[in-house]
Amino acid sequence: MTELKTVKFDKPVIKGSIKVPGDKSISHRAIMLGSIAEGRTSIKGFLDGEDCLRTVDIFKQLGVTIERMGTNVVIDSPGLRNWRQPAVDLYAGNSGTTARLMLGILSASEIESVLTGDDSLSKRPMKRVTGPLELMGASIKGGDLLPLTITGGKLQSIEYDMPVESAQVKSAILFAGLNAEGDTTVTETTISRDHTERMLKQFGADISQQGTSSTIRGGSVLTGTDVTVPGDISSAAFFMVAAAIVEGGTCDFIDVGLNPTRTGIIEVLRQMGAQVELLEQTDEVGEPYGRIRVSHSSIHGIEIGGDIIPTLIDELPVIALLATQAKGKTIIKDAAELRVKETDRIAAVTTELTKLGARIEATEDGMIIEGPTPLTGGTLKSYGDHRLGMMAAIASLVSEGAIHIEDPSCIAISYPNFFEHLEELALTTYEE
Ligand SMILES: O=C(O)C1=C[C@@H](OP(=O)(O)O)[C@@H](O)[C@H](O)C1
Ligand SMILES: C=C(OP(=O)(O)O)C(=O)O
Repeated sequence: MTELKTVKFDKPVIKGSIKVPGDKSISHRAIMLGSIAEGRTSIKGFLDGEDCLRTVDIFKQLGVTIERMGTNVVIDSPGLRNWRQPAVDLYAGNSGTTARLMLGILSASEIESVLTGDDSLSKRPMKRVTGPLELMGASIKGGDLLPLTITGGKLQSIEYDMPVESAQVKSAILFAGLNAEGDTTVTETTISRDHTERMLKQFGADISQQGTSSTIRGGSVLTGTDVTVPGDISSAAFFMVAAAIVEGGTCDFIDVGLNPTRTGIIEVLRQMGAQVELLEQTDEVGEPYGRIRVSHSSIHGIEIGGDIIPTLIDELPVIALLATQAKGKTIIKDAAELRVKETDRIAAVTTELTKLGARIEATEDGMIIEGPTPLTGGTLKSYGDHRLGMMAAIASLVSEGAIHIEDPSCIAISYPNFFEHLEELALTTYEE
């Protein structure tokens, strides 16, 4: 039977402050680089969500020692050249980041392995990564979809112009380039999240950036270091939207990541008329982070497209919900990538919000939303997609009736304590 969670609030007020869990993208990369490097890496603020745990399990299979005490992680690695042959297939679960970045790492290792994933991940395109890796000389068998068999070996550098906007593709090539012969350059049309570049520098790699190009010199041996992971702005986005749409809402986000390649949600909230204040900022750990406050105010529709899309790609489901409460039309475009995420997020968001009475239409590369519309209650599917599950829960803050979320456990993929934070912030009776 499908698990169902009922969420209903009686006149909710969003008030308070939260520290969201660690950034998913940065947590994956910290485990990966700590395992590629020789020696000890200590991570603070690690996200113990399902996706990042899949990355941890894979490196344990490769003989890396990883001790986890909640959000503190200590890695002791013999370095990429001394990994051991895994006894089982390497399972990436639901995590696109794990699968795609591992393809780049394993291609340049001395390991032969089979990479697998769950049903959702086994439908997501891998050619975007295996294509450029094959140009570098990688041996990957199995076609466009998982499972794939990777025989690690010597790679040559390339200069690669990216045909898709994807930090996962860029990162896979940079990881392969780290262990290839010569200088590898990846060029994007719009800059996508740059956590890989920042962290490679922290671990001592020879990497430089010019415009939208990143160049890495092959052959550096990395040494372990300390990494602090800031809060995940993609997780905070759900409560940022909650604070913006609930009458009287105001919420502080403590130690949340503010890397400019990820802050599109702040720009969108401001453009729509919500109040977003930056209260503190620092970037002493290689990644900017700080404290921000989001408060309710009347909001209006806008057009969201072009260069801003990669900086808020995972926030678009909850931005669509935000737009249902904004006056006028919101157009989301240039976001066809949403169709190849954990589920087709354009189809799923449109179907689910329509069930609540939203006026929302799917386009090939986005959505058009007319607001404001009152939302009714209803039963919403998560499609096993954490972002859809959390969007449904946030909708309950403004819906007239209860929201029943089908298969809510997927939320633990990126935000294990999401419902505790929701309950804490809504300051009201919370029904299980
Ligand atoms: O590199 C990363 O950590 C990620 C990149 C994005 O995917 P794409 O590279 O497919 O755009 C994003 O949607 C994903 O949640 C995490
Ligand atoms: C798309 C996402 O992740 P991934 O690609 O790593 O599965 C996400 O977290 O929204």
